[in-house]
Amino acid sequence: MKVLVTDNVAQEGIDVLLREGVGVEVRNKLTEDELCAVISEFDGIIVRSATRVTARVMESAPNLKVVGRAGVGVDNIDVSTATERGIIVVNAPDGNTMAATEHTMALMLSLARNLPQADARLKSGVWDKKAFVGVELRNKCLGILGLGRIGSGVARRAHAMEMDVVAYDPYITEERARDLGVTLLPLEEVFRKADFITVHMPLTKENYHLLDDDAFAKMKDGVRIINCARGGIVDEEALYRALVSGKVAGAALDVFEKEPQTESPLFSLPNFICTPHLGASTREAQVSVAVDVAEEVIAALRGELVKNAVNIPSLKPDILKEIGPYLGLAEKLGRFHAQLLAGRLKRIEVTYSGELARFRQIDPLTTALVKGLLDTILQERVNYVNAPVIARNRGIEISQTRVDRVEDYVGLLTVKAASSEGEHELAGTLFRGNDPRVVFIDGYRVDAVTEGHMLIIPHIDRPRIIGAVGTLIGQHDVNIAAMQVGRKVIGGRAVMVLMIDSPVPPETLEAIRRVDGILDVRMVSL
Ligand SMILES: NC(=O)c1ccc[n+]([C@@H]2O[C@H](COP(=O)([O-])OP(=O)(O)OC[C@H]3O[C@@H](n4cnc5c(N)ncnc54)[C@H](O)[C@@H]3O)[C@@H](O)[C@H]2O)c1
Ligand SMILES: O=C(O)CC[C@@H](O)C(=O)O
Repeated sequence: MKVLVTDNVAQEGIDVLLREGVGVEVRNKLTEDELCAVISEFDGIIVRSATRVTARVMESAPNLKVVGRAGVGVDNIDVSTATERGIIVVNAPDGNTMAATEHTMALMLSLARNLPQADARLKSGVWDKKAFVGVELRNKCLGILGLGRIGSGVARRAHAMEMDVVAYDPYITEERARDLGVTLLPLEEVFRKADFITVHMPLTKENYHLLDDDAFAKMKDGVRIINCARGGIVDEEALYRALVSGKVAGAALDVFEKEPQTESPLFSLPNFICTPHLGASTREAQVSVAVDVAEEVIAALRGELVKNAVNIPSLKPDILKEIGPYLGLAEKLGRFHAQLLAGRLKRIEVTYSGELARFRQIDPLTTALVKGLLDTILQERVNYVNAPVIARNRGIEISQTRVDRVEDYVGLLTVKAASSEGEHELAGTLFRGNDPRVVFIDGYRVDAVTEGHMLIIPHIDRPRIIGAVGTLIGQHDVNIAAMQVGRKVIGGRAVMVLMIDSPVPPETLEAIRRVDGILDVRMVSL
């Protein structure tokens, strides 16, 4: 596995990759053309905000499986193309929250007290106190647009400065806002009330130029604006006009619509201050995002479920804790089915029983199962991102049912898969210590570990069958590690499960199939 790392990602993240045996190449400041020329060698890429991972880059990357963003915003990555191509996009959403929160406070205090301007004037040899009379934060109203991780952190700190905090965020609950001591208001009311307005939402099509001429007109005279989220949310031309007219008393931008930005009319204004996208630039944040994203990239490359995938349903830690132990079992049941079934797959019915029925989220388990199944039978790359899409495109129907009651097991995952040639049903559970087992094959009770090779042999329950199978396998020097027979009635249909230490050659499988009373034989490798 080889990962390309760009944009000065901290060494600690690179060390994580190297420790796990991943090949790493560091190439900073690549143009799109340069990136397209080299990307085909890599299985993964890790970027910050400077490198754009476009559709063109992905089209040049037949081996690319994961794009890692050492930070929050993924607006420099074409996420929809990544999804179509089965490329997982992961980010590191928590590592730089504190850095961006503190940077916002620094900008707000700098705006209130004219720190950068006073610093520059004094260094130019002028002791000027009159020009830099500021305002206090205490008793002022702070309007937060976007009350997520950073917005919440800013709210807590603003309370410590004795500010009154209101917010606009249509996607969070009143309870959450109340817990933070913040009053949720419609956008226009925030505009009307706030003395300081700080932006903390992602850039989307809907909020592009949210702060434009109209918005500034609705704000208090003398309002101060901070944007440490994304360029493009504030219309920079409208901001210029509002700063010149004095409607906006001051503004601080860490982010710009075009970056890097080195020439802007705003730079000539005395009431405008700025930083070059420094929100995440603390030592602590850079180590944290680099390590987090490296771990996520490794998980994605190994085909394991990642916590912070942007283009698959991301799992909150408490959900992951709940369903995590069953994810491996689900994927193994999918693989098992793929090797039992013959013909064109038509339908997958999944039943979640016992404790599984009470899990808050079961979709990721179904996705794991479908991934395991399709990955075994298809040439194309199947992962957690594209498994549901591939299944849908192939017309495979998938259904999920929850059943509260189950006998004998704490939780039972039952999967029926139907193809043009017939159907099979497998059920699995976790024994004590999260030990995954297959416990039913086509309704016959068995107890099979989900590792290694096994032969599944439906047969008629009568003498000399087990012996004949044992002899044929022994003749080919394959050792039988364990054997079980599941049957419902004496003399009826039964199923033999043989755990074997190595695969059985096709001719032996054929010989077993010819034994009188044997109905079929399938080799399953998990
Ligand atoms: N300047 C930097 O270096 C830097 C560092 C980290 C994060 N960021 C950026 O800061 C922003 C916030 O990051 P976060 O970690 O707090 O994200 P988050 O996802 O935790 O919070 C974003 C909040 O915005 C809200 N929101 C979304 N669309 C909205 C809309 N149209 N109107 C109002 N609210 C809306 C969401 O409900 C959510 O609560 C992101 O754009 C991120 O990229 C910048
Ligand atoms: O990597 C950076 O320096 C900025 C990251 C920041 O904008 C983010 O969205 O996480």
